[in-house]
Amino acid sequence: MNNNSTAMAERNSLSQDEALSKVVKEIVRCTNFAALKHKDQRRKDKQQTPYVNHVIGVAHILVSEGGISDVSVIQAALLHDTVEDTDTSFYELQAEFGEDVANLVKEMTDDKSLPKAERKALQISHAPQASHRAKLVKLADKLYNLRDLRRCTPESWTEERVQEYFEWASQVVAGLRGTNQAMEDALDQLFMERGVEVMGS
Ligand SMILES: Nc1nc2c(ncn2[C@@H]2O[C@H](COP(=O)(O)OP(=O)(O)O)[C@@H](OP(=O)(O)OP(=O)(O)O)[C@H]2O)c(=O)[nH]1
Ligand SMILES: [Mn+2]
Repeated sequence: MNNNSTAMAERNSLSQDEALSKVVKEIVRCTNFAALKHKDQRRKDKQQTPYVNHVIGVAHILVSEGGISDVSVIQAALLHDTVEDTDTSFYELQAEFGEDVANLVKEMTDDKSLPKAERKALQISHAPQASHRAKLVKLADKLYNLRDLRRCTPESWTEERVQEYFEWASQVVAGLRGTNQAMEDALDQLFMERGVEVMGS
């Protein structure tokens, strides 16, 4: 390598380091934002697990099982329940994390003012229209929640309600297929274990 190309390689590797450290900072800032927003919220299990474990777990499924490294998708996973379940607005997400991330979270957000049955039906009918990147987060969200149901039954849920959730999730997942083989295979395994019909494959 001559002097010129050495200098260029040094410049490139420096800027790669800088780019990487920017990503690390963004992910940590985003995790901290989610932790603060969900700080008073607990899961419905007996141990009252902090709710933020769920959103970090969804992001972890995306990177470790889904093989996803799209930073906005990971941020959307970390933030996916902030608007639905806390006082966070889309404007706030847009200002903090940009339009791309805010739009992905929008695709993940149920309208809590609608009756529950309607909300659940809309998840099934809207799933096929979601963007590819929102489908990734939706698959990871369902995978986390179904594994959590296998781990333990939320307080106040009957076995019948758990079974109904699996059956409804199978219908939502039918509309998300063709997105990520590893996550879809893991979901199908859970449906089969439960004796729930694997739909749309
Ligand atoms: N399995 C499980 N789920 C829990 C627990 N604690 C809270 N949840 C949340 O409950 C939601 C599923 O419960 P439902 O009764 O069907 O829905 P609802 O809370 O929106 O009315 C999920 O919301 P979501 O993430 O917005 O997903 P979605 O299922 O509504 O798409 C899930 O994250 C728990 O201990 N176990
Ligand atoms: Mn969720």
